[in-house]
Amino acid sequence: MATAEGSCSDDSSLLNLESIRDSLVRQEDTIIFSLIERAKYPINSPLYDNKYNNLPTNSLFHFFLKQSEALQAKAGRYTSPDENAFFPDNLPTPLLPPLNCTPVLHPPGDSININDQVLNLYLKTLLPLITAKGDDGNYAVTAASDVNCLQALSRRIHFGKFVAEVKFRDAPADYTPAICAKDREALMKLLTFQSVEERIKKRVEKKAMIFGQDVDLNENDNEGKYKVNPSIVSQLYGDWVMPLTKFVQVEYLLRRLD
Ligand SMILES: C=C(O[C@@H]1C=C(C(=O)O)C=C[C@H]1O)C(=O)O
Repeated sequence: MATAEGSCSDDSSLLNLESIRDSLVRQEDTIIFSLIERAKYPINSPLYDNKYNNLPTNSLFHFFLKQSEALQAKAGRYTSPDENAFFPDNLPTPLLPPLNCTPVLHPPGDSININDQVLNLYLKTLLPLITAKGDDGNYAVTAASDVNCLQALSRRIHFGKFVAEVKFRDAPADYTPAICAKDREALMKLLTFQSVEERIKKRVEKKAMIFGQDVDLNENDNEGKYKVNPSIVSQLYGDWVMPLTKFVQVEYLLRRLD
């Protein structure tokens, strides 16, 4: 199976809700640090404009993301079941043979990819919330930090496939009738744990406070100054990251008996 760190393990005891949740907690750190890095630069809108007509894609950012994925595909990134490309069509083949992972995911659900939604959310909603207005011309480093944010968010959201697989294996009798009836609402109810979600929102807010403050040797000097607004991080999780993860879970479960 794919473990939290993206490597392979044949130890199926690692596939349980506790270890999956541990991985989601660890991924919070990656997401928050990547947002903090992106927030160093202003929004840099020309990076996302389609005004450079000498580019093969519709913006410098699309070009950067597509080329980054092509390079990483060659190095084998997308052979891992917990990685999903933003431009999955026509990716180059990996240079190395794939790792010998025991497949964990049910194949029809494995191919779910909602990165178009992730990209849209990131560019249209999240970026304006975490960046200052302005243009410092640092497009390459800005694009590189965008790619880090997007990959971390995408990985977290598509981890819903593993969450759903574990939940199904733990209670197939509970999930099977709703899957057969294609009852999305019932599936959503079965897989939702409101108290877990509330804790996550509080924890990411706290992490954003701790990770996002300047460390100064004079105590309390920087209280209240954060590199990314902690309540935006909590909102990001509550309004988008967790709903999209649950959307992936429902989509996966609907295919689980195919
Ligand atoms: C991921 C899980 O499923 C649901 C989605 C959550 C999330 O995206 O973090 C949290 C709790 C559940 O409502 C889980 O149960 O841990």
